[in-house]
Amino acid sequence: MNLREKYNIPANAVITIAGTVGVGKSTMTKALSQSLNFRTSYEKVDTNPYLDKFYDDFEKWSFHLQIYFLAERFKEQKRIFEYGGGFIQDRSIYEDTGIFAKMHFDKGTMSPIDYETYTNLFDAMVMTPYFPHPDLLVYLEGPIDDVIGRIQERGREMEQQTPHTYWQEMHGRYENWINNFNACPVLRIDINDYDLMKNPDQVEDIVARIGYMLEQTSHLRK
Ligand SMILES: Nc1ncnc2c1ncn2[C@@H]1O[C@H](COP(=O)(O)OP(=O)(O)O)[C@@H](O)[C@H]1O
Ligand SMILES: Nc1ncnc2c1ncn2[C@H]1C[C@H](O)[C@@H](COP(=O)(O)O)O1
Repeated sequence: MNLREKYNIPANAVITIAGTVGVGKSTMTKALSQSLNFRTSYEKVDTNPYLDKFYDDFEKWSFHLQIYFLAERFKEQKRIFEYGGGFIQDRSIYEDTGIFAKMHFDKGTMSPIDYETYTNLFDAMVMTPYFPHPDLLVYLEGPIDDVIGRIQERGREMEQQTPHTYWQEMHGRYENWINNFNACPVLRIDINDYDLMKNPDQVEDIVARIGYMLEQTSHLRK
């Protein structure tokens, strides 16, 4: 019996992994997709035409980047729907607006007009009854120093050159955001409770928690 069956996880479940930059979403996405035999939906980083430019000049490129991410995530959403679920998604669409766009607007690196255009588009596309929400959002959290350590270790140059205050601000916003998040059920995971790099077998414990959470919230999907 595979882990998905053992823990009663529906074959068509859609699980999204959320958390700040560098916290370990992609690593978790890969581990869970392998254990559950689910497809993956990763965000585009290496082939993103705006990301380097954005880190170089937030003010000039924040709107372009948000539109790009929104379009990409929406295409992914469509792909997930067309396959009928069975996906692990690396980052939720909700973080784009709830964390990134809002933070750049609040900090003055996205203009009020651009922010309004973006949020109008986001709401029209996402905040409708036609948009399928994930069955579960797995939220990864951990101390800011660990997160910054991982960003440095991963070695994306534009992130390494970004001041630590940017990651600290984002970290604080994430805490606030998750405490108020209610678009779908949430499973919170502390990154210091698991080390999937050293102990890949620990993924079973996470799958068990996911199975339990999905069972507890199954009435929401009926
Ligand atoms: N459990 C872990 N222990 C130590 N390092 C980790 C762990 N999970 C991920 N990492 C490392 O942290 C960095 C960021 O992880 P990643 O999965 O790319 O994060 P994200 O997708 O959230 O930005 C990578 O260098 C990755 O190898
Ligand atoms: N919506 C976004 N706005 C700005 N930057 C974003 C957005 N979504 C992702 N990013 C950035 C942050 C990182 O530099 C890369 C990839 O994120 P990661 O958390 O490492 O998967 O894209």
